[in-house]
Amino acid sequence: MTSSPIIILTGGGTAGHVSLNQAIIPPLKNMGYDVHYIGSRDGIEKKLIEDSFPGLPYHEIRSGKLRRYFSMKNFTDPFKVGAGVLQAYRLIRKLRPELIFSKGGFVSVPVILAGRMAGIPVVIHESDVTPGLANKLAMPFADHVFTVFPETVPHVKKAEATCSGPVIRPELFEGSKEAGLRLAGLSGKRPVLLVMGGSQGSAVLNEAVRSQLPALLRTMDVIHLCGQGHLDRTLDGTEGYAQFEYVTGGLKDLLKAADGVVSRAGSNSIFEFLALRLPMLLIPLSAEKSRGDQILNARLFAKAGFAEVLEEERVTGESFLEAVGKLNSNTQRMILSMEKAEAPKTPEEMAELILRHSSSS
Ligand SMILES: CC(=O)N[C@H]1[C@@H](OP(=O)(O)OP(=O)(O)OC[C@H]2O[C@@H](n3ccc(=O)[nH]c3=O)[C@H](O)[C@@H]2O)O[C@H](CO)[C@@H](O)[C@@H]1O
Repeated sequence: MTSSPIIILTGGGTAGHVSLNQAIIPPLKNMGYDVHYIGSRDGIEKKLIEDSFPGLPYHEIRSGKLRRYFSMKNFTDPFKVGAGVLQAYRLIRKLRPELIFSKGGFVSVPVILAGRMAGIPVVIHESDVTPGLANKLAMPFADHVFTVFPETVPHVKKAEATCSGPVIRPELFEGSKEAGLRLAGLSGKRPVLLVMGGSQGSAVLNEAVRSQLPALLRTMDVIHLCGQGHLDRTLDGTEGYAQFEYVTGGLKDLLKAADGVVSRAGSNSIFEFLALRLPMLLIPLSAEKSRGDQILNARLFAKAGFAEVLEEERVTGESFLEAVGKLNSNTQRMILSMEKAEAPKTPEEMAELILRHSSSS
């Protein structure tokens, strides 16, 4: 009996480092591949993969965070990375996959190093304009890097790179406005603003929305995705306002019910809004709290006419309301610009692109 060829997927830490993996699992399986996932024990990737693909082999490895700043953990985490490399190496030698595909995040670093040591082709996908630290460290060990933005290709050193563009989870195109309004308990008689702070929520967005809620609710309804542990129970029962920590299955319906979004500028979210033609006000994570990747993502979207941008440092109650007003008045112009954008690749097309690098091709 011949067994199916194996592909290993890895990536985690935030939802954005898992979403493309989720999208390509069904086409890979349809093409006859056995898909295995290597992730961490407590990362968001474990829940996302196990919930959406019950029974898919999920292998836990140890992983340490690699930081650009001082922390006592900087002394212990390299050992965890080392242990993760050994675990991943043993697994890879046992499974003999045709390819390892990484969506980034710290858990992917030991997998890529081990893959390289075992002589397995490695392909990486980078979502942001400038590569994240984990991908940056891993890129020299990759056979190929796919990017979402064409501007990223020159940032890729010591590996071949091409721009594939984004891939959107297909179910996001199947939303129902009625189901979204029902889920949020809204009437649908007023425009709906969706506020989304990335996969972990955003304190800045939460504060801005909640402090300006009475003003916002004068003209619109608000759906607020505030992140795990950030519900404000004192707002329960507020007419026209619905809050959720993190939504999985119902997200497509909430997106369909929305007329505009206020969001962080994580790459996956903004390309989802673009594909769904949702006008957006982006409040990117500041350069103080990150490497500034979201600022570059947001600037490119503003330049293309898809988004209004409000820098985090400039957020006050007044500037926030003013920016939401601008979003409302520029909705039609943004939709026109978005209609000219190139259609994203389907998961099937992306899976085929990735497989060109497998050991059997
Ligand atoms: C704080 C941080 O490090 N952010 C980074 C992280 O973003 P992060 O993963 O937070 O954000 P992204 O926008 O890339 O992805 C969020 C994903 O979560 C989904 N979602 C969100 C809320 C919800 O309730 N339900 C749900 O399913 C969205 O549809 C989207 O697919 O990775 C991105 C991609 O590398 C980077 O651009 C971001 O800078």
